[in-house]
Amino acid sequence: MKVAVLGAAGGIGQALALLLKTQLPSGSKLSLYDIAPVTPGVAVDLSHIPTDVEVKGFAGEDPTPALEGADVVLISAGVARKPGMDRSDLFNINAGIVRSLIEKVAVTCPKALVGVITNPVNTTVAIAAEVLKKAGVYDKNRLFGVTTLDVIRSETFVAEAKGLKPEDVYINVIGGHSGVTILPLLSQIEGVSFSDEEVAALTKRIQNAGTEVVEAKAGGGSATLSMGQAACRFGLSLVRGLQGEENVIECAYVDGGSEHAEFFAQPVRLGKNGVEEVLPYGEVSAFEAEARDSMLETLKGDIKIGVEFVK
Ligand SMILES: NC(=O)C1=CN([C@@H]2O[C@H](COP(=O)(O)OP(=O)(O)OC[C@H]3O[C@@H](n4cnc5c(N)ncnc54)[C@H](O)[C@@H]3O)[C@@H](O)[C@H]2O)C=CC1
Ligand SMILES: O=C([O-])CC(=O)C(=O)O
Repeated sequence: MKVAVLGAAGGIGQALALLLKTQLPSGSKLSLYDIAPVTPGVAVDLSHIPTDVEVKGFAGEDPTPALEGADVVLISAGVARKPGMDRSDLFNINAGIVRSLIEKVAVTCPKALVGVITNPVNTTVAIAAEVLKKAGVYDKNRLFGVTTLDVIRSETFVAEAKGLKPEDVYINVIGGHSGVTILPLLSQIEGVSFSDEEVAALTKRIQNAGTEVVEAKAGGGSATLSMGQAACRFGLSLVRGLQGEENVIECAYVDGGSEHAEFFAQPVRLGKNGVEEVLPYGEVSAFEAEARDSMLETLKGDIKIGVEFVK
């Protein structure tokens, strides 16, 4: 199993690479790429950790050597927010970065499962899909926007609010990955109940959690360590699916035939071909139905920007 991380010298990339070095199955290969010249050094550093995961690092303009033979590609290359910015403000720089990296994926490892972390995810995933379509290699089951950070934040905040163990909280987060498009389905969590005020406050906190970190880091970037953990969880789930494990389920932003939008985050069952089955997200409360319906214009607008960027 070969996993490539693009943007591997960055805040997310390095955290993710460390977690993958220690958690990928024995015999895996970890391939790190970033334009930053330090990247081969990051790989040497990680290579001193005693696990049976071979790490190689590549810098420079061409990601091809890192992508050769990759089964999974996780992309966190790009710029991060500073206070006062919205995720959509990252579009100008990150759209072109994602387009050029995906062009290389299309040629070098078109069958790889690709997880896009780079913001604005609602748009960069649409860009990736259009690039893959243009290259004639698009498979909707192999492309994912990584929204796992919204899931782990929801698990954490709900556990804190209700005195539960985080590992006992399972929650679907649907929609997209910015502001109102992030919708945690709090009504579905078993064994707990929330007042209307609690639902409103928790939903808002989860939707604004990225901004909470951006403001706390005060110009020093956005979430990197929690995102490294989230991307590791998602990447390992992709690997487990590829290895034939059954019942690997994660929420992700996919082209899953949703009635709501071309791309929509919802639970999917992962397997040897990526998405094996798009799962229904289940019953929602009146509050959630209203929040879902009112996010759709924003979400569809974000997707359209990505499609038009490539066309
Ligand atoms: N999906 C999600 O839930 C989240 C997404 N993000 C996004 O992830 C991205 C990365 O964030 P950080 O790691 O904090 O940023 P960072 O600035 O620490 O790292 C980004 C890395 O990308 C590299 N890079 C830039 N252009 C590249 C290219 N063409 N090819 C390869 N590497 C390139 C840079 O050299 C840098 O090392 C941002 O767009 C951020 O908004 C951040 C948190 C959560
Ligand atoms: O908020 C940001 O810019 C980074 C991000 O996507 C998150 O932390 O959820």
